[in-house]
Amino acid sequence: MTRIGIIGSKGRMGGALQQAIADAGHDYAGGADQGDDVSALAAKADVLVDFSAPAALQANLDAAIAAGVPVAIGTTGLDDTHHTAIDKAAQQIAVLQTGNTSHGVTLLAHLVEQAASRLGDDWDIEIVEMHHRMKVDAPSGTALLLGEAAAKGRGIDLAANSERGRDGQTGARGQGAIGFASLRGGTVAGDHSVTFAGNEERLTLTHNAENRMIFARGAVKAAEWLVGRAAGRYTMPQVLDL
Ligand SMILES: NC(=O)C1=CN([C@@H]2O[C@H](COP(=O)(O)OP(=O)(O)OC[C@H]3O[C@@H](n4cnc5c(N)ncnc54)[C@H](OP(=O)(O)O)[C@@H]3O)[C@@H](O)[C@H]2O)C=CC1
Ligand SMILES: O=C(O)C1=N[C@H](C(=O)O)C[C@H](O)C1
Repeated sequence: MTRIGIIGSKGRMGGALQQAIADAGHDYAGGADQGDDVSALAAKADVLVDFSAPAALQANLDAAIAAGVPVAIGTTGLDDTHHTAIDKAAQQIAVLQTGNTSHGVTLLAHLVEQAASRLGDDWDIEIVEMHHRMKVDAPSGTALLLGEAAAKGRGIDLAANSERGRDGQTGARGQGAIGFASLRGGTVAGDHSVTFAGNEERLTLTHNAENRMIFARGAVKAAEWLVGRAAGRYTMPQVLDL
């Protein structure tokens, strides 16, 4: 039995996680939200799971390091500064960061990388995501994760080849570019599709999240897996052995 602490416990994912922790027979060590002392939570947990906000990341990593506990980070909207902070923390504790903890998306990323590596850059890659009306960041962390997988398959740098937020006289798309489009509305838990648009044919790989419990169950698996791990930065394919 593992004592799992949740950062962002009062949010949508925080609620789903509490359910998943109970379903898996683990102990809920408690939660930390805006204004709470994460250190106090870290001191009584075997592992922390963070589904809060980018602004909370550094304090969460500091608390996990001070307590010597691993942390699984599901928060999205992270920039390069956040990723540098995660790399630094991973020198002292075990850290897993992912834009999507679900089994299906973890496999999808692998398939996207494979397809991108086999199809030449005359197959244009477009990533479309749709989420509920309350989501605050775009593109989604998952869309970016899938973009990274496609870029890896192509052997290119994502940041240098992304086309985001097209509007107005954009000109033709760049050869080899990876495009992103974000839709927001209703209660959609998370839909992602990656289209490879070739000459007179298209291939689309799609994942539809029907309930955010899929993310919560994946996060609990990640938390279980992290306990007792050496310091380092880990990924969902390692957790799920995919
Ligand atoms: N990796 C994955 O598989 C998934 C990732 N996510 C990501 O997880 C994050 C949370 O999503 P969701 O639960 O829907 O969002 P919510 O807004 O419902 O919940 C976020 C929670 O974090 C709290 N919070 C905000 N700032 C801080 C802070 N500085 N310190 C501690 N707690 C804080 C919020 O409190 P308050 O309301 O008071 O601000 C709220 O309780 C998002 O980034 C989302 O994209 C979501 C689903 C799956
Ligand atoms: O905010 C959400 O809800 C989700 N966020 C993650 C993302 O940004 O990709 C994962 C999932 O799609 C739900």
